[in-house]
Amino acid sequence: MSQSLHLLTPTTLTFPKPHSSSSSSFLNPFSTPYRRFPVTTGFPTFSIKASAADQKPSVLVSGNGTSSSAVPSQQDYASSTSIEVDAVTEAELRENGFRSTRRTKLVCTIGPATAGFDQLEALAVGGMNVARLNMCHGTRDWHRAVIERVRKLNEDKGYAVAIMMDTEGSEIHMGDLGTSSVKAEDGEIWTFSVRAFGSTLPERTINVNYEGFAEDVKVGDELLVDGGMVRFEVVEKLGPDVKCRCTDPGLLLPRANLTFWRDGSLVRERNAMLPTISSKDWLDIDFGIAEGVDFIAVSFVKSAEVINHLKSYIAARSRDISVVAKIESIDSLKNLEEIILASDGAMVARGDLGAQIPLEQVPSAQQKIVQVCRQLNKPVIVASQLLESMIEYPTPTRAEVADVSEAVRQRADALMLSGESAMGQFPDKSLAVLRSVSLRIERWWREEKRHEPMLLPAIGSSFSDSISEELCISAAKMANNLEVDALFIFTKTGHMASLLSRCRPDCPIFAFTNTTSVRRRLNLQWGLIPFRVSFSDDMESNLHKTFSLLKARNLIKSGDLVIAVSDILQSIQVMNVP
Ligand SMILES: Nc1ncnc2c1ncn2[C@@H]1O[C@H](COP(=O)(O)OP(=O)(O)OP(=O)(O)O)[C@@H](O)[C@H]1O
Ligand SMILES: CC(=O)C(=O)O
Ligand SMILES: [K+]
Ligand SMILES: [Mg+2]
Repeated sequence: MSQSLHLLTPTTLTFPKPHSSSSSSFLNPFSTPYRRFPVTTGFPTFSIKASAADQKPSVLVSGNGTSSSAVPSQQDYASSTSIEVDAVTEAELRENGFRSTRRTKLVCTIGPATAGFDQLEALAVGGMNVARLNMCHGTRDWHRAVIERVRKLNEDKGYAVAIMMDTEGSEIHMGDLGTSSVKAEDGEIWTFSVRAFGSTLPERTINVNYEGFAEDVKVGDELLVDGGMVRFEVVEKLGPDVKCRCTDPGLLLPRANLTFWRDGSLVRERNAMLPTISSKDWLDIDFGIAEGVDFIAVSFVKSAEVINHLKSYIAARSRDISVVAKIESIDSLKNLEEIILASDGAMVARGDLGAQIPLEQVPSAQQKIVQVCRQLNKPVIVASQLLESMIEYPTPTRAEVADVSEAVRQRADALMLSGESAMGQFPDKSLAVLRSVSLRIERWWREEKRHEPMLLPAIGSSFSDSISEELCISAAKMANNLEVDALFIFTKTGHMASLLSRCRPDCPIFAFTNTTSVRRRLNLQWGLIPFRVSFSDDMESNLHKTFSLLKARNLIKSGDLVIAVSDILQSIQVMNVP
């Protein structure tokens, strides 16, 4: 079977004539600013199609990380006369035009400060793309209620907020405190115990979830709460109780993570044998599957095996849920590439990561994870302490703004709020800071062309995959050189949309897909503006239809220059909106 890239209809390799004043020179479009092209009524003006007629586009599912066995329900498909885009993006497009739309996506952890309907709506209005539920906290009923509110907001008000469930994982952590927080002062003696206490804990006592804790620690070990937010030294062991002296005072939060260190390195004894997905996590995962969450983030991933296992578990239940690997342990760094390859995305979980490796190594680990994800075409979220001071104060520190800027400059797909939105005093202001810093830094590197091109390795395993990659790389390059207004991608599985996003083009990417679940999942990816619309295999009619639907809503106008890419035909077309 031979396959080749060729021009669909070589005779139509024509370009709209330049304005009459310059009609004597029929210019090479690749060196001509697009503004010199007049509005044309007929399109396509130029098209490339890969001749892979014997390969169905569905081949593209492989490597896309989405479950190919999921069968969307009938009502999941868009009706033939409507186009769905989320209300916030629509307003943004109308007010500011294409170019100024935000490319970096925003994830907010939902907690007591933001679980109410109005608070969730304020976050949706503020640009939240994904709501994260941390199963370390709250009951399943509590999380279900949040999911229902988000769904209702999406349905009633036209938002497209996706839901990410984050597993608790089975690392060592403290139990509930009976209050929202408690202060440990310098020199105080606290008891860390594996005993089961009733509903009230004795004073200065902390429950530890890991049974082997009292056996594994030694007198002289250093005990770090939340990666060093509070520190203790082990002074005495009394059966199930471990007495510790506070050496670095601070606030203890319920279910905070615990690590212990000996002679300057992390102790990983039997807890290293704890399963990544605990039995409680499996129940939470069943809950997430039943509720139809869009993403499941797996805490403390150590190898690709657990990701593969979870993905088959989800696929066997015919669900379309993306699995995000949280990189927050030494093992996950060791096995980084295989873990990311197996996953549908990754999170740089700097909170726990900073408790497992020296803090000064976290920035380089972040850069590496972001880079590997980009190369392997998986969305990446940078998380934890981006705006930590905003839990208490209405403005960020300069250092926090610099940290957020760096993540945007690295062109991570998404930024995440943790305590800032879950239990802080200024969730909306925190989100507004992420939004404005993202917009400013994105504009800065577009204007200054500060970004260095990244070599994107071939990742596809089939010839059809390679065609898709090459088409996207070419389309993104053409889009930058021609300074087009937008890239349009028609995609059933979302795969081609993510390949375009991987190229991080200067213009926004309008991603048209025909299922709600794909549309919601595209919310996590850099630069994608997901729309749901029904389409056929006839690209001309798809384009006509989307142009007229978008024009009717004032989202595009005649004359806008667009490059359209499709995974249905594996084609590229360049045209002015008629
Ligand atoms: N559902 C919830 N109910 C109550 N409090 C919550 C909830 N979710 C988060 N919080 C509070 O917000 C803080 C930050 O939340 P977050 O989920 O980011 O914790 P984390 O410790 O950074 O994450 P992880 O446990 O996954 O490492 C938590 O320590 C907790 O106090
Ligand atoms: C988000 C998370 O799990 C962490 O930073 O540890
Ligand atoms: K978690
Ligand atoms: Mg963590």
